[in-house]
Amino acid sequence: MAKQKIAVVGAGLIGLSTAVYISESISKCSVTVISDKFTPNTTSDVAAGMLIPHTYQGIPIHQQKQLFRETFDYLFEINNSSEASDAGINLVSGWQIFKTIPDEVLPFWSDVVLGFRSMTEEELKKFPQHRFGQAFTTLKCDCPSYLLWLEKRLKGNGSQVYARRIEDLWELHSKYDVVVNCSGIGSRELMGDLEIYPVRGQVLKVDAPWVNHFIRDGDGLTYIYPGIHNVTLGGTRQKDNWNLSPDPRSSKDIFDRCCALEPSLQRAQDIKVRVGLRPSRLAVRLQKEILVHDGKKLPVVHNYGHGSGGFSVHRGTAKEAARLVGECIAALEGSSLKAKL
Ligand SMILES: Cc1cc2nc3c(=O)[nH]c(=O)nc-3n(C[C@H](O)[C@H](O)[C@H](O)COP(=O)(O)OP(=O)(O)OC[C@H]3O[C@@H](n4cnc5c(N)ncnc54)[C@H](O)[C@@H]3O)c2cc1C
Ligand SMILES: O=C(O)CCC(=O)C(=O)O
Repeated sequence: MAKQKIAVVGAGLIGLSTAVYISESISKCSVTVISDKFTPNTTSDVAAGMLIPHTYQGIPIHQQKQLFRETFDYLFEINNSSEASDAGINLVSGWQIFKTIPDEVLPFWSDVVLGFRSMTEEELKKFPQHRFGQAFTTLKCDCPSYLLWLEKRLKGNGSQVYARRIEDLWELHSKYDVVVNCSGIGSRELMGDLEIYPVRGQVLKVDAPWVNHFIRDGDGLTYIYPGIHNVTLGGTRQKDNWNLSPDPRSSKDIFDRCCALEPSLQRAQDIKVRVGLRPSRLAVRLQKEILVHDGKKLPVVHNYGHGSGGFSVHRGTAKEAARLVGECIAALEGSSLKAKL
């Protein structure tokens, strides 16, 4: 039987990781990634790349935990291999601190990250404004390195990558058998999906190599995330704000908030401002849809709407999207067999 042709729309974290999963797990297909933007110009490049899950209100917790665990285990294996440096993956330890004791002292992901425990009184002395804290070790991606690594893996296994903007998924009908939609916030226009909205995030990427412990305020607004090449200082969470231009007042506010937690950051150098729009939704859209035009059909698998947590769950959602693609292929093969009989 001829190979089924799969088009993946989007070359951010979700598109590339889904394309990699499909190309490595489904032998009877060829994979092409089509996107209008590539690294270093995607939202995924702006992210801190920390594996700290955000809760999706529309997904049962046990499923979220499974998506996180699959992603953590996958990246942990890369971290423990000679690929770690090329892929831009490292382990990072640190603290999540709270001004008041949170409802959830033991978050659902506490037994997936490593060495999760409450902070000691001694550790908390560093943060006189905070009363409670959690210490743990997690993984962090250097986002542009990880995206390049995924792209290299794809090209290495014979997949194609093209630059093109798609106005309507139906454009792909004549050349491809199944389309996988990983267009992030672009799905608002591409699919007319009004359930997805931007949450604007501004961060600073600074040079401060002496900072090697992460600090996250439990309110999710202020964070210091040391990575391989720089330290990410955050942030902002501005719902329905589409503005991609840096705001100097936010930059100053972020810097001041981070210095209040880690005063040595006053000496940080080479401060770069980055802005991204988190593709937010109550739940990631992981779903099959059959588009129909003039009696012709095009199976589509959606994988978008990862909001603040794309890095934390991407491998798990790639696996589920690949499973749905497998179902589409089985249905196509079933119907072509029937037509021959
Ligand atoms: C400041 C900030 C910090 C973050 N930190 C973290 C973190 O520490 N941990 C974490 O887990 N998550 C984090 N995130 C969230 C994470 O970045 C996102 O969940 C993730 O990047 C979403 O990936 P994506 O591939 O869906 O989107 P994108 O990276 O936006 O990729 C979408 C792709 O689709 C393409 N596209 C869109 N429309 C079309 C079209 N019509 N035709 C062709 N191509 C199209 C785009 O060009 C792009 O290539 C952060 C986000 C921000 C903004
Ligand atoms: O929330 C965090 O701590 C990680 C950064 C992030 O996910 C974000 O800013 O969206």
